[in-house]
Amino acid sequence: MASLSLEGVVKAFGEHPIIRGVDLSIADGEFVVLVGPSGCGKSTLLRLIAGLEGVTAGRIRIGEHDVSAVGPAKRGVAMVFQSYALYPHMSVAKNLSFGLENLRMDRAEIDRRVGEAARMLEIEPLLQRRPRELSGGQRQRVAIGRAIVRDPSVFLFDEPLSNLDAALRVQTRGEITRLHRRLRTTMVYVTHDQIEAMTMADRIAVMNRGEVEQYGPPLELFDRPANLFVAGFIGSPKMNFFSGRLASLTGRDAEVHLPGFGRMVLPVDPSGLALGDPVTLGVRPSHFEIRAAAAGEFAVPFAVDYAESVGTETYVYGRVAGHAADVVVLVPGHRPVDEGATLSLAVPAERCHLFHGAGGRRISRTPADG
Ligand SMILES: Nc1ncnc2c1ncn2[C@@H]1O[C@H](COP(=O)(O)OP(=O)(O)OP(=O)(O)O)[C@@H](O)[C@H]1O
Repeated sequence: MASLSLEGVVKAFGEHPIIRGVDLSIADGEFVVLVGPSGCGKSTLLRLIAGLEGVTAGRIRIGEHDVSAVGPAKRGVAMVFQSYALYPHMSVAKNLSFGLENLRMDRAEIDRRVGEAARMLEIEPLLQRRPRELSGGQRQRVAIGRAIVRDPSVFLFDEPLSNLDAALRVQTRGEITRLHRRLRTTMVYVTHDQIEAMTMADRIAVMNRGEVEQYGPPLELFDRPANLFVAGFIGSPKMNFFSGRLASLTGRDAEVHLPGFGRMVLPVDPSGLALGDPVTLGVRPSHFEIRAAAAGEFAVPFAVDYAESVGTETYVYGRVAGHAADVVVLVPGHRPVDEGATLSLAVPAERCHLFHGAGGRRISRTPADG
């Protein structure tokens, strides 16, 4: 068990910086999820932590030790890959024990570790099989088992569930969470999957173009995204955005003009704001309601294109005049709507996120901002 810290980590391949100055501090026993669009550098960051790539600049510490120049075998980390990376010609038992035998570990200790990992992952009946005789889910357990037997101080997971079907993904997700509760080992987990990130993480790091845009607990990212990028990335379906202008500023209250919306005054952090600045309003699909506005709410006319019901909830797609992008509203239950009708959308002030239109930083203030 150990904490993990990245300080000013840079990685360039040739002339191209892929990781551009990442600082991350991960507490001992914490489960941190890295998310971000394809190509933003998640796997590269994981490989730097594992020691499979060397840093171009900066420092990586595990516990008290600077491991930036330490080889992968000596870092005390174990990595689980999407592709499982099992040895096809070896039995499951041998796949589990092979790494330890290479370390010349005592046989009794190897058997003890393999037995314990097999019990924990419920793969004891599979120990004599070859990988090709296993299902995808079973292979992934063996890959996780191979990491466990090494008793690492940090576990690294690179999209471990992406080759599994939906039901097995949910099951294995729960198993990894239970494993973390049981072992309390520091874990860093890369995924594309919003639900994995939101449900498994103690903290999520949202990456974009080799940098960390925001690092915090899942609900903090959801409720108070630091900028437009995080607001658009976290949450599914995506947050709706509307462009407008800052019309007036009275103390810490901003009046914004957005086509279609009536008079809108929102609490903001006024530092660095100027009248006429472009602003972007963000509203999550589930925070709009299809009805007239009540006191303390804002309303906007919404021209419905079509609706899709998935039984438990209905996605209603349409447009707000004066805004180019489609708007999506998520309502609970099965709710028939008239396609082609114009309805009223209501949103309470505290569900409105305001961002600067240039640069995208969050400017709205919530009670939690003080
Ligand atoms: N060995 C390498 N040499 C040159 N470029 C590389 C190398 N490894 C990765 N890259 C580049 O670094 C960038 C980040 O890749 P990386 O695999 O870390 O992204 P990612 O966020 O994990 O993406 P994905 O979600 O698609 O797996 C990509 O543009 C990739 O082409």
